[in-house]
Amino acid sequence: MSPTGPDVVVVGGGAAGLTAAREVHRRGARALLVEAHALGGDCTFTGCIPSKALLGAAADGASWDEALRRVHRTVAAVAATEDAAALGREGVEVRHGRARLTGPGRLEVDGSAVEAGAIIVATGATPLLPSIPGLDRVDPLTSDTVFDLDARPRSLAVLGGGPVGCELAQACARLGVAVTLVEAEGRLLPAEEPDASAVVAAALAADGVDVRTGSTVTSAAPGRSGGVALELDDGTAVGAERLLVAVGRRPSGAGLGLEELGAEVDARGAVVVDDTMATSVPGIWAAGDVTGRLALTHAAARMAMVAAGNATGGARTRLRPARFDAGQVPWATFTDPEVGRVGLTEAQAAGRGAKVCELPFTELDRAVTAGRTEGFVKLVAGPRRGLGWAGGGRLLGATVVGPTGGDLVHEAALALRTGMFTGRLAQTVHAYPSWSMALQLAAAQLFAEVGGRRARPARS
Ligand SMILES: Cc1cc2nc3c(=O)[nH]c(=O)nc-3n(C[C@H](O)[C@H](O)[C@H](O)COP(=O)(O)OP(=O)(O)OC[C@H]3O[C@@H](n4cnc5c(N)ncnc54)[C@H](O)[C@@H]3O)c2cc1C
Ligand SMILES: NC(=O)c1ccc[n+]([C@@H]2O[C@H](COP(=O)([O-])OP(=O)(O)OC[C@H]3O[C@@H](n4cnc5c(N)ncnc54)[C@H](O)[C@@H]3O)[C@@H](O)[C@H]2O)c1
Repeated sequence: MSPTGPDVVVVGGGAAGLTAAREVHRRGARALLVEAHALGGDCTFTGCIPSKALLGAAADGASWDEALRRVHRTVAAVAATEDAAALGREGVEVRHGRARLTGPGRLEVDGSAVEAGAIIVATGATPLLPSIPGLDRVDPLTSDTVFDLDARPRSLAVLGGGPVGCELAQACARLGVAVTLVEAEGRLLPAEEPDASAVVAAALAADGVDVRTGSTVTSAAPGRSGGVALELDDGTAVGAERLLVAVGRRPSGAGLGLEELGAEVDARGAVVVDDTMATSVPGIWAAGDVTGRLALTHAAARMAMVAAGNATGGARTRLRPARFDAGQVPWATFTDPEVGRVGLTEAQAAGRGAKVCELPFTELDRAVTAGRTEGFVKLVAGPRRGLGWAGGGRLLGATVVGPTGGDLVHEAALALRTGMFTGRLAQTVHAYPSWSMALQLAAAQLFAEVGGRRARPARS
């Protein structure tokens, strides 16, 4: 550790950096957090917070202006809990400026030298802009700029049907914007179960979104009467007042001085780390979106806890350093209905002798009473080493699609995290008529026929 300077300098004050700095302090070491802009990063200013505030306002039937006011009010409220004054009260020193690594344990912040025992890089990611001819002539929006729109666009073309594209397409459609969503893959949310994609596509269509899957934009140009004119590779055209690009994010690991010090930065700009969040250079760690691993706030925070623990000595003093396990991290896409996911999909588990239990919400009394029967639960289970299918084997993955799918998935996340027998989900009495009873009714299919359903082999 450094005799005079901070023990750990954390570069970047988003979800990962804030968590890392707080954890370093909690462990009794001195933390300096360096941030080039405002503390809070993507989640607070351009990601989770504004997008969920916009979705909430749209679901409540707000006007565009009311919705944007709610977005800005919510962002300000969250940002106030994590600004430099708040961090100072917690014991974390904050320096405003852009950091660059100059040597092991050495950095420059806006030109002034800083020394530290260890460095945690948490510089996040930025929206990816694909190389489409003419894109630079149509002033495309990204998640960095869409929440700054003053007036409601009449129409919006959204490129990319991942979580950002789907959430913002639905919110904007509900706020009265005519939305066309273009996704290159054959279905929306291509990382999710195909059935989940189908439910979300139907929900977006019901909200008036023109969903075009299996196609992409080949050229963009200013429209003859204003706006944007897009040509698609299927020969069709899309005209809209504005274009929102949501095709993924690029990790911000290049240009920080890491490569010069011998740390590996891959072609995407991701800082390469092992599961202890160590880079290839001793004393330099990384966490969050900059690692190119799960680009989620709670994953960033978990990576930061691991990095901070190991950077403050955990890696040396403990027999086993802390490790980040992406396989146990759940996530949710907050469309209506929501998609909650943890672990493997059916296709990923096929070939491992896995079994699948499904419960469509047409067979769940709570969904029937709520008139929301479009969702489902799918559990993927596998045999346990030595014990086979005793106790229903162990849970490998789960998908929950429904109004509260992003919350329901956590019962499955707990089962997966603790290596629980899947049968415990079936044995646990669930309140009637709750949404979470769907997990119990699905797990019970591993033991008996439930409403004509039984666990079946996983298919690829
Ligand atoms: C529209 C949208 C919605 C999202 N919704 C969700 C959601 O619902 N749930 C969820 O879990 N995730 C969501 N995410 C993802 C989530 O926002 C990110 O995974 C998370 O914010 C990443 O945190 P981070 O700390 O790694 O990076 P960031 O938040 O990007 O923080 C990096 C920080 O580093 C600073 N920085 C960069 N370079 C330097 C430098 N050289 N010196 C000093 N500072 C520097 C930047 O200014 C920035 O503040 C969403 C993302 C988007 C775009
Ligand atoms: N609710 C959440 O947790 C949440 C919400 C939003 C974002 N995020 C995080 O932010 C990250 C970025 O989200 P995202 O949706 O921008 O990226 P993504 O990579 O998840 O999805 C991008 C989509 O765009 C499509 N695409 C790529 N190039 C295209 C092209 N040229 N034309 C048409 N489609 C194209 C891809 O097939 C993919 O479906 C995600 O990885 C996610 O982890 C999370």
